[in-house]
Amino acid sequence: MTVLCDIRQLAIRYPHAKAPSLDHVSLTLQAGERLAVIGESGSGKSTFARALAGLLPPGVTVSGEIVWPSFAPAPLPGRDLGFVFQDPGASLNPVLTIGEQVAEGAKRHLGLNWKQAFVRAADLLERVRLPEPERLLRAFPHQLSGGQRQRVAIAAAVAARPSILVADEVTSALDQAVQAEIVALLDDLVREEAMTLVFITHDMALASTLADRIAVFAAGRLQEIGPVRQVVGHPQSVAAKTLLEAHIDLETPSLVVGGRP
Ligand SMILES: Nc1ncnc2c1ncn2[C@@H]1O[C@H](COP(=O)(O)OP(=O)(O)OP(=O)(O)O)[C@@H](O)[C@H]1O
Repeated sequence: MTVLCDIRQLAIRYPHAKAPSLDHVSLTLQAGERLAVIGESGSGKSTFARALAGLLPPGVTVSGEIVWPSFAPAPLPGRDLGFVFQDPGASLNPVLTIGEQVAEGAKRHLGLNWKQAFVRAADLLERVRLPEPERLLRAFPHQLSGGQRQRVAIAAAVAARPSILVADEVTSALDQAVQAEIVALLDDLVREEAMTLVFITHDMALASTLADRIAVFAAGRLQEIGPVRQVVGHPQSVAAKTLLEAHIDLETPSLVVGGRP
C-alpha cells in the first residue's frame, strides 16, 4: 500500500475557542482506500475534513503536520482533491447554470475550452444518473430537488478528475431513499475512477456500507481506527460502542454481512 497522506499530531483551534476542535490526531491515509470518519456532532469530523482539503477558515491555529508524499506540498482543491459538502444548496451558486458549475473545474484544471468542458459536464451529469443532461446544462440549482442538486455537486467535485474525494455528511440533508442512491453513486464513482475516499458521517451503517476502514472521533480526538469488521465487530472505544448501540434495535438490519456484531 502507498501512503497518500500522513497526519501527525494535528491540532486545530478556532479563534476564541476554549478547547481545540482537533486534538493531536495522527493517522495515515492509504492511496485508494475508503476511510469513513465517524463521530457525534461536534466531535471534529468536519474540521478534520477541511484540514485535509486545505479549506480551513483564516485565523485558526494549527499545529502538527499533514504530509502528502505525492503532492508538493499538498493536493490542490478542485484539481487533485474534490470536496462535497452536506448542503448542496450552499455549495452550488444560485445564479450560475448547472452546466457552468460542472464545466468550470474541467475548464480550469483539464485545459479544456468551454465547449469541450460542457461536453464533459453533460457526460458527468449522465454518470451521476441525472435525466436529460443536455437540458440540465441550462437549468439553475433551484429547479432541481435536493437529491438532484447533490448529484450535481458530486459531478462538479469530480469534474477535474481528482484522485481524492472528501465527502462531508453528503447524505444528511436527504431522505432515506435518496441517501441510499447517493451512497450507491459514490460507491460506483470512487471505484470507476480509482479515487481515495474520505467519507464523513455520524451514521455507523453508512460508514460500514461504504468504507474499508473507520476512524472514530470524539471531542476532537481520534478514539480508534481500524477495518470496518474490527470497529463494528469489536469496538474498543466508548465512542464506537455508543455509535453502534444507536443502530442496534429490532428494526435495524445488520451492519455487516454475517449477522449482528
Ligand atoms: N468556524 C468555526 N469557528 C469556531 N468554532 C468552530 C467552527 N467550526 C467548528 N467549530 C467548533 O469545532 C468543534 C468541532 O466542530 P466540527 O464541525 O468539526 O464537528 P463535527 O463532528 O463535524 O460536527 P457536525 O456533525 O455537527 O457537523 C465544535 O465544537 C464546533 O463548535
